[in-house]
Amino acid sequence: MMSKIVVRGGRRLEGTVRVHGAKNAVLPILAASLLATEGESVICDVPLLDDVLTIRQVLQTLGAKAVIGQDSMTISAQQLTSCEAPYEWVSKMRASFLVMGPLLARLGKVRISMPGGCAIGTRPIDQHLKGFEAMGAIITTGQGFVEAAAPGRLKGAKIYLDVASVGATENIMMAAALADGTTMLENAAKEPEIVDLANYLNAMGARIRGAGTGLIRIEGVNKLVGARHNVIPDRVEAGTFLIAAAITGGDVFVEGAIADHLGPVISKLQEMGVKLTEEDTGIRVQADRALRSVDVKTLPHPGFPTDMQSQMMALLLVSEGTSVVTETVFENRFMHVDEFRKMNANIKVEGRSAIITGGVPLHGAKVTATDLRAGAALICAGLVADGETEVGGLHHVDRGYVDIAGKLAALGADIHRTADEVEVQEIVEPIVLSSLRKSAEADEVHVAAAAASEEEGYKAEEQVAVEDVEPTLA
Ligand SMILES: CC(=O)N[C@H]1[C@@H](OP(=O)(O)OP(=O)(O)OC[C@H]2O[C@@H](n3ccc(=O)[nH]c3=O)[C@H](O)[C@@H]2O)O[C@H](CO)[C@@H](O)[C@@H]1O
Ligand SMILES: C=C(OP(=O)(O)O)C(=O)O
Repeated sequence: MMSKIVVRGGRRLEGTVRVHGAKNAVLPILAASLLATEGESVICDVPLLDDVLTIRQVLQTLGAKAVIGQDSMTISAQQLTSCEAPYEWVSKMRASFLVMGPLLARLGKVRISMPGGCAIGTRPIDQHLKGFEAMGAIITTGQGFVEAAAPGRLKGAKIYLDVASVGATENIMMAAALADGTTMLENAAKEPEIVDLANYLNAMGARIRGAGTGLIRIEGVNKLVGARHNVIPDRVEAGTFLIAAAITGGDVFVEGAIADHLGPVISKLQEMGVKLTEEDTGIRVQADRALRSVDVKTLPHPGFPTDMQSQMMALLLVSEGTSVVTETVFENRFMHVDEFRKMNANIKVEGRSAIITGGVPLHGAKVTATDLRAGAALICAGLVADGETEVGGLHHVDRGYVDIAGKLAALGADIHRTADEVEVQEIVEPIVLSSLRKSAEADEVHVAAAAASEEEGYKAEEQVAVEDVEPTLA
C-alpha cells in the first residue's frame, strides 16, 4: 500500500514551525559543486528531500563523492569519472539537467538525457542550449539525449534569454563561471535562489555580479574550489505554512521565513485580511476574521510565484466572494482543480484562468497530489474540510517537503501519514534516508552509519579520473 496523508479538518493551528533549506536553491548549488577541481564543498541547511537524494545520485554517477551529514552535504568533485547524466536520474527529476552547464565547462563535453515535459507543462530547454551554443558549444540532440562539446573552452558571450527561465539562468551562470572571458546574461531570472547560487559560486572563486537583477555579468575564471555555504530558507515551504495557518484562522510563527523573498505572497495575504508581522527570525501569521477574495496572477519573480498558486487557491476556496487565479508561467498547472472539486470546491477554468467562488464549505474526500505543490494545497484544504481527507500521490510531496504532516501535527493539526510498504521495499537507500526524517536522534545514528559505509565504499573503489576514461561522446 502506498502511503497517504490523512487529515481531519477543523483544528486551528498554533505554535512555531521551522522552515528547511530551499529545494530550489540546494539543487543548483549541489550541481555547481561539480565545478570545484580542488577542495571539498560543505553545504549546510540541506533539506533531506527525495529531490536532494536524486541529485546526489547524479553527482555520484559522475564520480563525485557526496556524503550526507546532519543537515549538510559534503561534496568532493576533484576526480570525475563520467560526463554522462543518464535517463534514470534526469527523467526522475528535471533539475538534474542543471549538471549540464558545470560538466560542459569543467570537462568540455557532456551527454545528458533530455528532461522532457512534466505534469505542469512541456518545459522546453531551448534557452539553456541557446546559451551554451552562444558560448561556443557544439550541440547535437537525438535518441532522447543532448550531447555537447566545447573544444578548447567555453567562451564568454552576450546572451539574451527569450524567457526569464530560472533553470537556464542557473545553467548558463554555472557554465560561464569557468568560461574564457565575460558573459553578459540579459533578461535573466531574478529569483532569490539565483542569488544564492551566485553567492555560492563566488565563494568558490567565481566573479559574478548582478544576480537578482535582469542583467548578470559573469567574468570567467580558470579554477573554482570547494566552499562552505548555507542554503537560504525555502520560501515556498514558508509560504505554504503561512497559508496553512491562515486557512485555519490560526496564529503561527514561521521561523526562517524571509519577508523579502515572499513579497507578493505577503501582499496578497494582507489584501485578504491576514495579519502578518515580520520579526527578526521569521514571520508571524494571524488570521482571526473572515478573509476577502483577491485575484492572483503568477509571474516570474518578483511576481507571484507559480509554486504558491495551488496553495493560494486552497485559501481562496474559503474566502468570501469570487477570485480569479491566472497562471502565466506553466501552461498546465491547474490539475489540482479537479481534486479540489472532489472536496466540493466551486471552480471554473477558462483558458489560463480559474474562477473560484469562495465560501462554499469543503468536504473531506480521497484526493491525489497531481504535482508537488498540488499535494501541499490539498493538505491545506483538508485542514478546514469537514470529515477526513486522504491525500495520495505523496511521491510528489516528498520531492519538496520534509515531513509536512509531522510539522502540521506539531502545530495542532489532526493529521498523520500512513505506512508505506511498497515504497519502503522498493527503494533501498532512501529507506535509510527517509527514516532519517523521523527524528533528530535517529538522524544522528543513521547519518553516521551512512557516512561510514560510504567512506568504506570509497576506499574499496578505485577512483578513475575522467581523463583516463574513453570519451562517451561521439
Ligand atoms: C528546481 C527549480 O528551481 N524549479 C523551479 C524552476 O523551474 P524551471 O527552472 O524549470 O522553470 P523555468 O523558469 O525554466 O520555466 C519558466 C517558463 O519558461 C519556459 N522555458 C524554460 C526554459 C527554456 O529553455 N525554455 C522555456 O520556454 C518553461 O516552459 C516555463 O513556461 O522555476 C519554476 C518557475 O519559477 C518553478 O516553478 C520551479 O519550482
Ligand atoms: C515545480 C516545482 O519543482 P520542479 O521544477 O523541480 O519540478 C516546484 O518546486 O513546485
